[in-house]
Amino acid sequence: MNDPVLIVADSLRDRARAALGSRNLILVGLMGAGKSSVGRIVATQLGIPFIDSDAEIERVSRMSISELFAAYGEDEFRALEGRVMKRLLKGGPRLVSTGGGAFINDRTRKHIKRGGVSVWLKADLDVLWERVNKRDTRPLLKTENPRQTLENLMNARYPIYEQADLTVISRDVRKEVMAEEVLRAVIDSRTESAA
Ligand SMILES: Nc1ncnc2c1ncn2[C@@H]1O[C@H](COP(=O)(O)OP(=O)(O)OP(=O)(O)O)[C@@H](O)[C@H]1O
Ligand SMILES: O=C(O)C1=C[C@@H](O)[C@@H](O)[C@H](O)C1
Ligand SMILES: [Mg+2]
Repeated sequence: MNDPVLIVADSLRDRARAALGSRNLILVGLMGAGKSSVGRIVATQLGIPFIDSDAEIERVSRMSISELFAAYGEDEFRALEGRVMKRLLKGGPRLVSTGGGAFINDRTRKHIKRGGVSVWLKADLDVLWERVNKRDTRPLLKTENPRQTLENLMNARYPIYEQADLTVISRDVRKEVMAEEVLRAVIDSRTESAA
């Protein structure tokens, strides 16, 4: 109870929650950046609902992301992703962790920009590769040289992720530390815009 670390964490949470108000908090970034795992922690800390857009797409379609890509192709997947995102961002506050390509699609990006505060979890190639190479659930990385594909995606997408409202560097520290940095970024953005 009297642990100073916990007292600081409480005040951080309260300040971030106040700074967010009724807006949604939306995490964007490449596969493996930590949107889903860090997002879940941030939502718990803020006491707001957590939604992962990939999981929501799988729930409504009753298909896995890989199955959707295989059956309908990427364009149809993006159209569905856009519709799901629009619906998720009506009302708030919610923490929405997006799929890696959501913010890249013009229409979906508009929904996100209108729908709340966007945070780019920015990671370097080694960090991302270390995390994504353990599972083969990501259809875009089913190529001959997935590490190169990931690098190509970084080059193409980083200028677009840059349009997010806030950027937090995702690196090899505990997920709780990353979550704390997201909270601090939300607080700082409010302080800056009020100044
Ligand atoms: N800070 C961290 N330290 C260690 N491992 C992490 C960290 N953040 C995420 N991970 C791990 O990296 C993997 C990918 O993380 P996560 O699924 O959260 O990424 P994502 O951004 O949601 O990716 P996608 O776009 O594919 O959904 C998971 O196994 C997760 O446990
Ligand atoms: O980066 C991407 O384009 C993707 C990332 C995943 O979250 C899924 O949304 C899907 O595999 C596409
Ligand atoms: Mg995810």
